[in-house]
Amino acid sequence: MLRAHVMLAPRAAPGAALLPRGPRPSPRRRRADLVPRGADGGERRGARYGLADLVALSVASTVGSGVFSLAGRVASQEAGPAVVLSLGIGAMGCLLSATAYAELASRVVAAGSVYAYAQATGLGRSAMAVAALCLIVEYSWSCAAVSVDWSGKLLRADFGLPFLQVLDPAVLLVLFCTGLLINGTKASRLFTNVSTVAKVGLILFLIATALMAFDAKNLQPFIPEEYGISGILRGAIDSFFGFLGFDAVCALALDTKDARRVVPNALFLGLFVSGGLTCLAGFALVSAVPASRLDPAAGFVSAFEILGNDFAAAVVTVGELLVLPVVAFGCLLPLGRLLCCLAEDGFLPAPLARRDASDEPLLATLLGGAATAICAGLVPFEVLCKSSCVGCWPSSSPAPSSASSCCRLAGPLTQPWHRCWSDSWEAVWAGGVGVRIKAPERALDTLLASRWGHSFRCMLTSRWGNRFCGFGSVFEELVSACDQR
Ligand SMILES: NC(=[NH2+])NCCC[C@H](N)C(=O)O
Repeated sequence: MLRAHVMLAPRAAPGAALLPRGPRPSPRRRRADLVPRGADGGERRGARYGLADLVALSVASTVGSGVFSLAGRVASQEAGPAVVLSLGIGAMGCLLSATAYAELASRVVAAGSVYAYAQATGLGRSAMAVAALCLIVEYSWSCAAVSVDWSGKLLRADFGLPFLQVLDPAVLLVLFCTGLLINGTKASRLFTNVSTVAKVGLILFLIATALMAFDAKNLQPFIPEEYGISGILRGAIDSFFGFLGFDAVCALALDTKDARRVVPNALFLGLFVSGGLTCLAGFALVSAVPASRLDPAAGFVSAFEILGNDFAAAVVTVGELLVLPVVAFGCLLPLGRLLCCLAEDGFLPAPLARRDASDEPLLATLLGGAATAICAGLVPFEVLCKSSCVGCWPSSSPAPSSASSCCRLAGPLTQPWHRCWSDSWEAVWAGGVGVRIKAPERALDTLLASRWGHSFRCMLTSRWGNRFCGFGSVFEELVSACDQR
């Protein structure tokens, strides 16, 4: 059966159909499918998700290593107590990108995130293909990276479970998440909501316990001389992974009631909660113990050990194991939907577009889960982490490009928060890319020999970078200027 997954509604001329310019719709997609399905956003399949579910999913898939690993590492190695500023800059970069996602989500009701936005706004088939490829790498490898990280923590905790000697816990976790997804919306929603409540509870506990040991002396000097401003910026780059995942809600647009209003709100609310919790946790951590004494690999656990609070250290150790799986789940959920969209458009074999009785993309989810489980079992953690960051670069660049193109095609900005910067929206989105661009670039340089890294960068920036990559360079200049001082 043919299924639409892109519906783009111009606000400037309500009711008028805006057809994409660039890409030719595949023969299996009817052109009529690209027009709005109705005044209230065109959602289908019973619209099972609401604002609270989407915010829970956003927090579930975003909050993780930022609190449990990165805050401690950045504080002890790169920024000292100014880790709060590093985390703030990382969060701000994602917030700026989120404004582009929100603008698109308010106009395009689609399941394929940036891939579908690039399609609906006519960026062209090659842009769509690269966006899809990068999203697949990002979702799949991030899921595998989180699972391998979780598996390491589980093995270190050594619960004496004999079957863990034979079966790789990382693979088991990916298979568990896949099983949940194919079980249907009810199970997935329950798992996400319960895990999110548990995760927020755990983080509030960490923050409160650490703040009880607050000592202003630990915050002096706030920016240690040996790290300086460049340390803060470096920390911002490294903490960027901690804020990824907020865009998972875009994949559920078709399953959401009143998606044009709810998805943009969920993007912002989710990012505010995740960013706020992560920055507050970073502050609580460095105010409780001197940053230089923190174990970069153990964050809060080492802080509580230094404070002699074994109970809190044990709560963090066990709590982390319970709340991290939902981060992996949050990566896998959009992956299945994206693969299904690609199959509907003829980029992947047609059977992958099939859905089960409850309208879940069963085969696509199974394929995504199986491929991710293999990666989790075979690819080393470092490579997974760095490659998943590489995947984000182009997927965050087409988002603002699509948003610009969307405004050019479909009239002025629609979101109230954009009015205050209506003359400079491109600069704002560009700023989002500028901050985000550095992490994957760094990863690229590590992964590839520098000459290849450079050519790859040039290729990417020549296609989409135009005005956006300028900000990346400004950020780069800033870091090296600080380095030289
Ligand atoms: N779509 C993604 N890249 N998801 C990965 C999210 C990782 C999450 N922010 C963490 O810190 O653990």
